[in-house]
Amino acid sequence: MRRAHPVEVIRAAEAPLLAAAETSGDPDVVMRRAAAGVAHHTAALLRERTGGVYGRAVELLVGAGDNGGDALYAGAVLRARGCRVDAVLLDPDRVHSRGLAALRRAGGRIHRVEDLGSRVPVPDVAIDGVVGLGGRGSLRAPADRIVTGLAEAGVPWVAVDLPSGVDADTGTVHDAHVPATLTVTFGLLRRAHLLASPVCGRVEVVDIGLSDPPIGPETVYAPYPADVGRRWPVPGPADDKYTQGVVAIRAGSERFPGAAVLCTSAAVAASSGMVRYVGSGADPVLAARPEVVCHPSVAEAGKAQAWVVGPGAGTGAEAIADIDAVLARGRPTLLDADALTCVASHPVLLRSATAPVLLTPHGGEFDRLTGGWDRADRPGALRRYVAGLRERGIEATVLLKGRVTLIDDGETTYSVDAGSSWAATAGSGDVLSGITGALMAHVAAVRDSAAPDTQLNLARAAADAVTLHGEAARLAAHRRDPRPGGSHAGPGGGRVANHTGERPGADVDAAHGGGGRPRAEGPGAPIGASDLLAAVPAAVAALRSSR
Ligand SMILES: NC(=O)C1=CN([C@@H]2O[C@H](COP(=O)(O)OP(=O)(O)OC[C@H]3O[C@@H](n4cnc5c(N)ncnc54)[C@H](OP(=O)(O)O)[C@@H]3O)[C@@H](O)[C@H]2O)[C@@H](O)CC1
Ligand SMILES: Nc1ncnc2c1ncn2[C@@H]1O[C@H](COP(=O)(O)OP(=O)(O)O)[C@@H](O)[C@H]1O
Repeated sequence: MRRAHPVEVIRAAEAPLLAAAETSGDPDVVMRRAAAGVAHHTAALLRERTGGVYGRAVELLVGAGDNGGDALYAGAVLRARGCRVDAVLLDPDRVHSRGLAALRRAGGRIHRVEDLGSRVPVPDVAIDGVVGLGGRGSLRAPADRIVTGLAEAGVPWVAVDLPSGVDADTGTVHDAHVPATLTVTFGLLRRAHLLASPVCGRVEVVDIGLSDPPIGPETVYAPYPADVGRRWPVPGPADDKYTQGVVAIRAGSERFPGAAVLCTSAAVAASSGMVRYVGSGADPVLAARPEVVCHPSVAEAGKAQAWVVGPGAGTGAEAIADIDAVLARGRPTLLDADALTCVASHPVLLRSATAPVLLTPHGGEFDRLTGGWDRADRPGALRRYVAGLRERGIEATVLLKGRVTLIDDGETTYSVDAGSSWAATAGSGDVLSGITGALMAHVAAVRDSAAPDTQLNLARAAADAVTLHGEAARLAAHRRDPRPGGSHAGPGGGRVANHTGERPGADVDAAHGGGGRPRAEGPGAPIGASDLLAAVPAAVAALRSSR
């Protein structure tokens, strides 16, 4: 798991290093180490983009704190490597004076922001040293104007520590922010690196000599794709259709038969074992997936290790009675879509739950459940809601969907960036419910046979399912066969997210700073939920073969 920490923990981890630096008589020794890393990775980006480093133009946007000091020292190193370096000081009276002196000595040019007039020529790369850990709120004027101007001109931004305009702890991306192509941070990931990964670009962590900090309730986790691949259920020689976990799905209605097809088909595709179905959509479900076992009612459904209830299932009296009946069966249950609307209007429903529940709202459904939530603090709002449910005695885990999906069980927060936004398409949530339900059934079956008294790690299973879903969306969007219905990139196309969360060759979107990253897999194209569904087996194979 990747781990990311709150500012307080980072500052505490840095304190002994800074104290040692002060007593050594060289107070900037740690800062220069950090800056050397920024310069190294900026040079690598310049080489990628322009074929070299010598003679390239670098602009530094320098704020009033130590983040600006890092940028100035990095500028001095790049100047020594032959770059032309222009530093724009946003607050000349409070600039890091030793960093400024170092850049001056190296031959960098210094500009006061108010003297810029007709600005310096468009650089090959810009370094964001406006704010790091000490930043609050949106980028202020005139930094906002400079950042927008250069981003619109196609200049890639390297963020020092964090993109300015992004809150380090909540990951909130303010309207005016730096859309980074590359973020270079120091020692440890900050929470925003996982919570706001789409605006961080590639994240590089420079070793500055920090020790591992303690983990705590504010630590944010993100699974490595290779770990998801290793954990993905694979039938063994002694397995049969029951031992791997049976998932039962109550989905679809006269009005929304498609939800039943997408959800059950995704469950079939995501794992072996068996899928049961209850609802009015048995005919289309069987037409798509004859292996699904259909039942006339929840009561008449056979044994299942986990249940999914809600996608397209309706919100009437019958649907509500079925939610109650499913919860009363005492198996881990995923509640999605219409089931969430029912729970929002009848909160007492959750009292029937005698086993863990996983709620999977999108932002609007989360509004209904909470009566309105603080969008400036997504992880905080989620944690508070889960804590409220747990105080009511409900063993709940909540998955809040989006480009970056958050999962919280009251103790642990997982953050999973889909890596691209192609999954933002109708019905893709139904596919996610099917994948997640199948995985829940598997982990419940394993738990029941190996250690029945232990708790299920539903949050981790959900994070794994979301990782697979994102991978399937990516493969579907980058399918190589251009014919309608043509084959998807198979396992051989399975280059998945690396340790930084960057997707090599993934399509460039605006959130990544529009910077023309490599397009090894082609430019990508819109997908429907059934395309995503069709790519699930290739995504499992890709995750299983990733390193
Ligand atoms: N400690 C260490 O070991 C190491 C630390 N390192 C580096 O230090 C960084 C932390 O430095 P820091 O504490 O000086 O804070 P920093 O992020 O520069 O911001 C403070 C200034 O920003 C200003 N400001 C705030 N919001 C703003 C906004 N929206 N827009 C504009 N301005 C805004 C605020 O001004 P004020 O609000 O007071 O007007 C204040 O003056 C850290 O991220 C890392 O890069 C590395 O060298 C490695 C070793
Ligand atoms: N901008 C985005 N980028 C990537 N994935 C997204 C984005 N927006 C939504 N998603 C994902 O798409 C799915 C949509 O789910 P949902 O809103 O329930 O759709 P539906 O009800 O139509 O099935 C979720 O898995 C969500 O995380």
